[in-house]
Amino acid sequence: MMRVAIQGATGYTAYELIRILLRHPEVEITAVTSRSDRRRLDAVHPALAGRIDLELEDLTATEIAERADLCFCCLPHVASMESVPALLTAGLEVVDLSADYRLTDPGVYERWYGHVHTDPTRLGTTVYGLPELFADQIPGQKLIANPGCYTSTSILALAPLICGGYIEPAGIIIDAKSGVSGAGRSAKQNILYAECNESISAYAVGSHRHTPEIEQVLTTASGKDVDVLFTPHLTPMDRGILATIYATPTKPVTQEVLLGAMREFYDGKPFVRVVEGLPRTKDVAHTNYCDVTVRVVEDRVIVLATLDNLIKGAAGVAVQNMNLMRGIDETTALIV
Ligand SMILES: NC(=O)C1=CN([C@@H]2O[C@H](COP(=O)(O)OP(=O)(O)OC[C@H]3O[C@@H](n4cnc5c(N)ncnc54)[C@H](OP(=O)(O)O)[C@@H]3O)[C@@H](O)[C@H]2O)C=CC1
Ligand SMILES: CC(=O)N[C@@H](CCC(=O)OP(=O)(O)O)C(=O)O
Repeated sequence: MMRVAIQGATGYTAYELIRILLRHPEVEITAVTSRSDRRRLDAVHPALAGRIDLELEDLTATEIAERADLCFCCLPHVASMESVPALLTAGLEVVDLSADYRLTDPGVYERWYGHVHTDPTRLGTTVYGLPELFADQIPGQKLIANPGCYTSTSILALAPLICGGYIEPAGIIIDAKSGVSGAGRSAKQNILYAECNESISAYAVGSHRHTPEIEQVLTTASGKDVDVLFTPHLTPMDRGILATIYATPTKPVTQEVLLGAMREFYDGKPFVRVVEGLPRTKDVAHTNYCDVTVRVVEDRVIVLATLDNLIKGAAGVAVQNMNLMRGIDETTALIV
């Protein structure tokens, strides 16, 4: 059995991770951490009652390494880069769910996150854990940068068409909508019920930090200089992301050709479903699937994709990454 610890276990992604890991046949959860909460885990996440017998602790990296082989780091960015180096030094394998190791350039990180990166030598060498693009680089890695939720949705939608040369890599417009759990569990005014219920609004227009992540990963995957305009929206749902993406075809093309290109690209990739109908968040909720499709409308290509921000956008892909790191079938514990 692989012994697994979870840092930031009081949060949303940690809760989803625990639910998935409890059905993983090769994993035992041995430690769950919180900075200040000392309750039983099932007091913080009542749905876990009767399923796990652990208390929250504030553990050093060395203490975690005495109990676990691998640690999922479910902390906010900045907190994560303060923790990950010590976890690695203590000998743990790490899947980091934050954004701290996703970008390759410390200057880009500083510009978009407003913080100097304190572990810059790991940027550019850490594998970006989007298995549909980089599965061959994940086995045996000690640290994986788990992708962002909007980012995964957008990249999985666009990669087949950009890599295949069907759409222009520049001037792509991504209109994306997220459920409120995407903002995490800590209190913030914009996610109070009375602020966001029965309302939909854009935020971080022109400045959302997933913009450079989407551009970087698609540029790496395609070898083309990808440039996107990305606008996120907060929607009154618990969970789910829908991205509607507008692009210009490189030459006249039909929907059938594009659907065929997507199917070929995702052949053998168990968690991306190229669908005929229009994707709905409801159809992927609580699953590790990302549903994608495409339409040709007049002289534009419209790509649509959806996933569950907490599962394929965070905890599900984190387990997919752990499976691949360890040579376990990537679908283990993830088909529900
Ligand atoms: N929510 C989502 O849909 C997605 C989230 N992510 C990323 O995953 C990570 C976890 O997200 P999520 O679970 O939603 O976040 P939450 O806010 O729900 O939980 C994060 C946990 O980290 C701990 N924490 C908070 N601040 C600090 C700090 N400064 N130092 C140390 N620990 C801290 C808290 O636990 P305590 O106070 O008990 O110590 C908190 O419960 C984030 O980096 C997020 O950006 C990625 C993709 C999707
Ligand atoms: C609705 C909502 O607030 N969503 C979050 C999603 C970010 C996220 O979780 O991704 P990272 O891991 O890159 O931080 C946001 O826009 O900041």
